[in-house]
Amino acid sequence: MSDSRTRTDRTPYDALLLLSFGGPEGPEDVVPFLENVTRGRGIPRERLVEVGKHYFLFGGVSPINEQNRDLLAALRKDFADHGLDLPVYWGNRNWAPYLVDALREIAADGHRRVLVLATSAYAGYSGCRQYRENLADALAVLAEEGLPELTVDKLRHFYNHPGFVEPMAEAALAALGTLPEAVRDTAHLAFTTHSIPVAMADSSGDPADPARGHDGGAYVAQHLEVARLVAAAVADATGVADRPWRLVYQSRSGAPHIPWLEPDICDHLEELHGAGAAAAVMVPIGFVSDHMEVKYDLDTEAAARAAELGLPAARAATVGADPRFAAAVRELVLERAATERGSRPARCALGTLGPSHDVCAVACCPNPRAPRPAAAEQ
Ligand SMILES: CC1=C(CCC(=O)O)c2cc3nc(cc4[nH]c(cc5[nH]c(cc1n2)c(C)c5CCC(=O)O)c(CCC(=O)O)c4C)C(CCC(=O)O)=C3C
Ligand SMILES: [Fe+2]
Repeated sequence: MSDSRTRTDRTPYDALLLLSFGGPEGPEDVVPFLENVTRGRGIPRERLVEVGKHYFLFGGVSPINEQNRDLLAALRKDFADHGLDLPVYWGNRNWAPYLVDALREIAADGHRRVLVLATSAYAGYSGCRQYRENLADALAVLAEEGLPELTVDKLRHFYNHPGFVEPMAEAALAALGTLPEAVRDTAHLAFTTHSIPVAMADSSGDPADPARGHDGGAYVAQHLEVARLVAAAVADATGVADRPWRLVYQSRSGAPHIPWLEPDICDHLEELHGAGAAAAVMVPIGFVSDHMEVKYDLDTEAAARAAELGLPAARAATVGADPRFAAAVRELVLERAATERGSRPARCALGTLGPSHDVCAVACCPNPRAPRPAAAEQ
């Protein structure tokens, strides 16, 4: 088989589904969206009222859907430019366009074997199994409706893929460049991600995964790996070898007596200021694109805290629809297709943890409440 053919052979897959979280697109969407997200989650009412305010501050519009439309366009363009003939669909877990409608459309278009790109780069219940549970639920709806059966596989976690890490490193450098020149070489890097319950972090990943063995499970290990990779790239580009950095958290919810990952970004900024730090760059490595967590928790709340403290601070852009990320998705699609055909393609990954598994084990990223059916597992 010729080289160019292998580089466009997506057999056995018929379609790619971009699967995301979803977000409201106007004030009237906010409350029903939050109800969708938090059904059965035991999130305190005060927290929901508070989070609703974040959305209303931005006219009830989350940036996430626009970002996904851009990513969809970037994927279609990249596939077309590289001769990869694979239709791309989009569906969300919590808001329109809904996952179940996307699967109905895929089935109606005659596709049967679907690869899924979830817009979540890391292991963990929220970023992995929850997407697969929602896939199982949606597939069950199709089955009830007597629609043709779809087989669904999920792409491996891409946190350590160069197409994800390199745009992040470049964004961190660009953010550093917006700081006053006098503090650029001494600015700290604050890598931020979504806080999750400590118990959920500890059980994240496959029990057989080397990353799971780390303190904090695969979720923390994978974020530390990305933080290290980005910090090293920034050191290379700036010639500042000993720039301090730390992995910190944001967007905590849940009851106060349940331990979640800490420190919070705002507490961290205070600590940096107290310790005499000159400046900080917040790098939202936990978010694939701009979400409300980025717009509110970082650009609004954390930025205000930094201003109060008089600490110069900047926020790095998210990867979003960067063409390198779109190209990485194409590589991941072709890699997985080749694997399914029985070959052993190169599996690109930076750092030391290695490429993530293709198929989740049954014990991977367990549901913290009760086991439920999940798609795309062994
Ligand atoms: C790890 C993680 C990611 C990253 C992986 C991924 O991307 O999936 C993520 C993404 C997102 N989370 C989002 C929104 C929300 N998450 C909530 C609640 C929670 N998130 C959690 C974790 C995560 N969340 C957890 C452990 C909870 C507690 C309840 C539960 O166990 O589920 C709540 C309830 C209110 C609150 O408490 O904040 C909301 C509104 C949006 C959309 C934003 C927008 O509209 O732009 C996105 C992309
Ligand atoms: Fe969340």
